[in-house]
Amino acid sequence: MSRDLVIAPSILASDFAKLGQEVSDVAKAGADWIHLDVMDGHFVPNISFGPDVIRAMRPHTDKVFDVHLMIAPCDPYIEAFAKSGADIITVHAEAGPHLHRSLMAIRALGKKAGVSINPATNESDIEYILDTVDLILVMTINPGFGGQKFLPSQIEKIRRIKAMIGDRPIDLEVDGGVNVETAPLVAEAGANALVAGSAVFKGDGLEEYRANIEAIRSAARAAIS
Ligand SMILES: O=C(CO)[C@H](O)[C@H](O)COP(=O)(O)O
Repeated sequence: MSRDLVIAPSILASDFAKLGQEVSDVAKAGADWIHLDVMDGHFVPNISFGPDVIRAMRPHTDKVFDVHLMIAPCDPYIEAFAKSGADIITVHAEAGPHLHRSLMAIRALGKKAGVSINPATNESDIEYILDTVDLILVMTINPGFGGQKFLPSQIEKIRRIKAMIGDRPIDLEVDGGVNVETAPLVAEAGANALVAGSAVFKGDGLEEYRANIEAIRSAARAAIS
């Protein structure tokens, strides 16, 4: 089954001094989902924001909030993120300690459950939880910072995960260094949800965001049409 193409701008690359305006602008500019990168300074070497900041962003759009937890442990915080307005909550397979339990906890709270894997992680690590996920997020950079260079080594992994998914209703998302040059590569390999931070938020304001989103979407579409 082929899933709809989704462009999910990462708020990490926005101007944090005007977060509400940035969320609203990028939503009006054509974003399908809003990607929210949560970092703890422990699982990844950077700290971003937590559930209170997501709650503050929530009234600024009704788009899907796609929350990517780069935190360990994650279980103690899942409920807080669910209550903050998340629609999808993604945890890392590497965060542990019990991935299946974390995914079931997300679903029990009525949210879509996602699993993410780092560039060094083999897709076999998620083979046995495929029936408990709604989204798989393949990192095409080492998580922690925006603006890094896309790792082409991950393209083959995306292709293998797409085959593993088969007919299951699972979105296959890619995050890290996605732009007009790399979007066609990941779309052709089977990804349908593309996270882009610096490639969307370059420029200043709604009209430039709209052009950036449209350029990424057209480049991806051209590769799969
Ligand atoms: O998860 C992330 C960092 O860990 C970001 O979502 C990612 O880096 C997006 O930024 P860019 O498109 O600039 O690479």
